[in-house]
Amino acid sequence: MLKNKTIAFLGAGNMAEAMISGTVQSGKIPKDQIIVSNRSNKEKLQEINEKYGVRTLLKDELPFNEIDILILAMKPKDIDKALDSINHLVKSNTVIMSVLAGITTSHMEEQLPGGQSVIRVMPNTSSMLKESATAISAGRFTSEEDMMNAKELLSSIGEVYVIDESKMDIFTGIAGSGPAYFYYLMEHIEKTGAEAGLDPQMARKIGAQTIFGAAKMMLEREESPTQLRENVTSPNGTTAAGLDALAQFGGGKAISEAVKGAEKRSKEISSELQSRQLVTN
Ligand SMILES: NC(=O)C1=CN([C@@H]2O[C@H](COP(=O)(O)OP(=O)(O)OC[C@H]3O[C@@H](n4cnc5c(N)ncnc54)[C@H](O)[C@@H]3O)[C@@H](O)[C@H]2O)C=CC1
Ligand SMILES: O=C(O)[C@@H]1CCC=N1
Repeated sequence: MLKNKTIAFLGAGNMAEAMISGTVQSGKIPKDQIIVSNRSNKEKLQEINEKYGVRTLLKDELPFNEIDILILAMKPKDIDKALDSINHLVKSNTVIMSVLAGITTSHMEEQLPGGQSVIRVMPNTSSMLKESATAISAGRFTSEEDMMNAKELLSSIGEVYVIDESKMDIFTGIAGSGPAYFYYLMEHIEKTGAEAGLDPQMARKIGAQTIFGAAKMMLEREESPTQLRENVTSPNGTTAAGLDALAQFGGGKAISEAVKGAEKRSKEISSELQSRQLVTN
């Protein structure tokens, strides 16, 4: 279904690049049907063109008549300016997919010509290696076919979950921001290992393999995380000592609060945008 579609990215930053990398590796869409654009940074576009072989253009050069799916990938604070600059140019049957945290489909629909199909998407940067956990929510004017195409496109960068938009903020707190929590954990594991005399590169690999193995167990085994944790924990053993320290320093609470903090910020972004107070960078 996607074979003849032209996909364009508006915004060529970290998230767009991760999605482009995964999509190109999947081979689902010919490279010359992927267009990447930004406002003025030609060097960045050239770098993307050389790395991935996709078409690159400045935003003002985009061939809007050819675009079937337009992926918005700028920062949330830039959404209104971006929509204002394209709302008279997009074809009525172009599907708008937005990866912006906290920006609702209704906010975008209000600024686009009546009836435009808008899909809210929350990927993460593991798209780069086709390992994203991505959620999609349909807007008011999105058809079944639009959702099928979105699912097919995004399955090229990982797993896709169709969720109600009311769950997008918590999904963002878990999966959109989530890689950062694990990188933070890894920074500490690597540092602690190195301080104890391990080669930092080796500490990095050991930490990564341990997280990877635990993630694979969670995906492939039936046991609950509690059971899996208990299987590691011998009475009065090393794990019990480690878990005691985690509890003593508020590890579990810190993790819950991280997810809730990101969820809350996603909600705030929506309301700040409505009241024109959004000033993130
Ligand atoms: N970085 C991440 O892990 C994730 C990011 N997101 C969302 O992706 C979006 C982009 O984030 P990053 O890539 O990290 O930011 P970034 O700052 O790396 O990239 C933003 C890009 O948008 C461009 N841009 C700004 N206004 C524009 C306009 N009017 N037209 C065309 N291009 C424009 C900028 O030049 C830049 O290339 C954000 O809205 C964020 O919420 C979503 C999931 C994960
Ligand atoms: O930090 C952010 O706002 C973006 C959205 C999810 C991950 N990065």
